[in-house]
Amino acid sequence: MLTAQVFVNVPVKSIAKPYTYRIPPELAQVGPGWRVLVPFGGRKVEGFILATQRQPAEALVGLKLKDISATVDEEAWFQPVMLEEARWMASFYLCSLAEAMRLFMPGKSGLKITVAYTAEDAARDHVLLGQSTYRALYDYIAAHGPVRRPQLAKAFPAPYDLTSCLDKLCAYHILRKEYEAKGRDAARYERIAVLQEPLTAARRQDFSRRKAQLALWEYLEAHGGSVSFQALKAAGKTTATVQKLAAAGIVSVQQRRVLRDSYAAIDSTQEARTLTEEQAAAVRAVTPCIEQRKYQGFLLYGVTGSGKTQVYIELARLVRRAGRQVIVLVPEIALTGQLVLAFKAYFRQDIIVMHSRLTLAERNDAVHRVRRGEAGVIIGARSALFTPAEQVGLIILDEEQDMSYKQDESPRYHARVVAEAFARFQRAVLVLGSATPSLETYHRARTGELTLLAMPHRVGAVPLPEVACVDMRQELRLGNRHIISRPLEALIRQTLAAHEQIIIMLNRRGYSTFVMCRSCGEVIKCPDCGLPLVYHQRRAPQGGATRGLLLCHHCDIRQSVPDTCPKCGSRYIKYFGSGTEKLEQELRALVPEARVIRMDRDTTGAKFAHQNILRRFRAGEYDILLGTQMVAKGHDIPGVTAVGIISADASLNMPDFRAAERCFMLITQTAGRAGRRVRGARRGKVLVQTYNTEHYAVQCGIRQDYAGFYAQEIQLRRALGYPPFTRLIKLLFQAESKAAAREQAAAFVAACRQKFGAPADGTQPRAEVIGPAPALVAKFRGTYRFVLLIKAHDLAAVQTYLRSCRLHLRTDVAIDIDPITMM
Ligand SMILES: Nc1ncnc2c1ncn2[C@@H]1O[C@H](COP(=O)(O)OP(=O)(O)OP(=O)(O)O)[C@@H](O)[C@H]1O
Ligand SMILES: [Zn+2]
Repeated sequence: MLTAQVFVNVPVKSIAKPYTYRIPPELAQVGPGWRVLVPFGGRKVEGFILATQRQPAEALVGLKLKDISATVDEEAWFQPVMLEEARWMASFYLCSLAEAMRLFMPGKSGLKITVAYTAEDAARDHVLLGQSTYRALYDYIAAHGPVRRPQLAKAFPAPYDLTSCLDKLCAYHILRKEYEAKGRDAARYERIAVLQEPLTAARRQDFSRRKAQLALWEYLEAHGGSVSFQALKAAGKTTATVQKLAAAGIVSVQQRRVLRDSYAAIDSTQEARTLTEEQAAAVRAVTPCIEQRKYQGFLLYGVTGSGKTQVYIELARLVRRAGRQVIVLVPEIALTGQLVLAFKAYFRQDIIVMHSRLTLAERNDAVHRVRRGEAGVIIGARSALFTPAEQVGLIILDEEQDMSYKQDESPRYHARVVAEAFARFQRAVLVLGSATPSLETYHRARTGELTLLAMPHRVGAVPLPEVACVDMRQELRLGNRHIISRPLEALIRQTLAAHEQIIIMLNRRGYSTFVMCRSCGEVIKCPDCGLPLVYHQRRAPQGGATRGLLLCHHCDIRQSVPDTCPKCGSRYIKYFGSGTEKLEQELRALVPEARVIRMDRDTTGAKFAHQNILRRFRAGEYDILLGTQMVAKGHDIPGVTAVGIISADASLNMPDFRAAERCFMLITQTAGRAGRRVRGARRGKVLVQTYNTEHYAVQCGIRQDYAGFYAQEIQLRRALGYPPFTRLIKLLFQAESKAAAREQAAAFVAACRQKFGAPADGTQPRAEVIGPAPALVAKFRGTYRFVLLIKAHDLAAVQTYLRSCRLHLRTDVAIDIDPITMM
């Protein structure tokens, strides 16, 4: 008898193990990697088959195995390499295998399961049906065939106790509950005419009097033998003619799945270009690894505007020519329209773009295009890593330092780490690209774990911009309390006068960053998470003033603005700190003639909002683009000659060892948008407003001196034992009382120190533990949260230890390997 080990797709940690099911004879085709429907705890749920086994019937006696109910797809969803990858994810990130496998499915669960009730005919005369309440329900269901719950709820409204009546009738087998699983992907089909017989001279003779049919036959011959009805109609062929040829057996009418490609309409062209010497050298270095089909990791370290995209494209072409697939990861797909366009110019329809705003159906269609071999270049944000592609030859991470490569819910994976693991499984080449590589990556390139490919010059020998800084303490002394300093104001005016464009970055959205009572000092905070609420000023649709609202940037709670202090009742409520809304207002007042557009999370809610803003700015419809770090990401806009960076150093005050790195990168990346096409002796101009003019992150940022920054930062990291010299693991303990949360965390700290504390032989401990400390969000919706941080010299040893403590099965503990925030 055939049995299967099935992992059920249910988000509960305690059932994180496979269950055995019987494979009924009619489903004998299933094997490892198939998605199936199985009965589980009185319901039907989706499951994944891990393995199948043939066992003698005697061995199963008394086990009461249930049958697999149905299959979900026509083939295995998980190829063997994907199962391997999922297993690796689960073991590395200490999540359940189901959690890891869910990542590989568009929409997490491909299934929508509905319940319908049917009346058992044989139970027509059951004694229970003597009662009129039951009788009415039974008769209704008998008359209407399988009936779904919502329809019953309408027919039998309260006070009728539908739930208990249904339960009872089902328990006595008078009604039958049926589960219906539907793929959520709502596949669309079209009719096509497929030619069955070649058009010979003799046949042409036969049809000489049937002109329309002959014309259709010729048309089909000329168009590859299969054409959709829609296309035939457009070509003036009627359905009646098709039917006649079908009746004669010359064509067959078939259904074909229509795969929506939301990027099909986007087209771009590109004249052939010659690579710069630096680009060509980079391509040459990678080529042998692609040919040999072996894993190797590269860091493409190219300054802003050095043409990294073109290197990606050349490498991707090599891989596609070898018949393998390419995954290109970008931090935020909405902000990377230009990269997509550049790829489109070379790969046309051979691309799928995985976009968070695609509908599930569009996503499924995209995946099918890859599976059918219709597309082999997959572009998307971190989740694109999990696209079911079996022959990946190249994985590229553009802007590899970007924080959005980290997923902040379980499994808390980092796309850079996963990409490397997958590249090894698939024997693919890994290319990490950046102008400001993460310290971890650059360090690995220095030690030879990654091969360094450097492109120190901009394309066309355009110089890097000239960056200066404005000391905001000095501005304050001079009596300027505005967000915009006088030098920046001058730069704005200069740029406008030259009919050029400027980008201004302020990395805080909203109007005022916090609201405080001046009488008692109370800061208004989010009731759920305790973080200060941010004041947003919403403009009324027809102009005129509206009262804004208070918003929590952590959990999106909205509140109206109080008239008086919630604590002391005072009316002296004041707004502090400036966000992009206020900056926009100030800019409009300062240079009313300028055309200003803002890009932050509040102006980009609609489907293609980012693209539209960038397109219009690029087309010269605006003079000033202002916004959060969104305006800093990789944009290549010819008209931009100047950039203003407002309080780049805000992040320096964060209690986080990466604060300096973030500050440096933000300055360098934002500055890198300026003067990418200037000619002659000109250079782009950048002004950085700061309160920390002497800080090395600011100083190196101003010089765009990555090497200098790295040299200083790496010393600190070494001295303090932070990455890249250790790997971090953050554990978050949650409990309903503060004492319990702290105690749980403290007990674990003690256990950890016991295990890893100073070894007797005086060697370096394999791990150090810091904490516990209250989390940044110390209390969230009634649960208290404490964090502890493990600095691991031996990551695998710590992972093994956590597993042996069964920490990964606890729902009150969140495990974060390689966290990007410390609190
Ligand atoms: N070989 C080439 N010949 C001519 N133009 C090129 C060539 N390679 C790239 N370019 C152009 O140079 C510009 C900069 O390239 P790209 O945007 O890829 O830079 P980048 O290295 O990704 O920079 P950033 O790190 O700022 O995103 C683009 O406009 C691109 O079209
Ligand atoms: Zn909140």
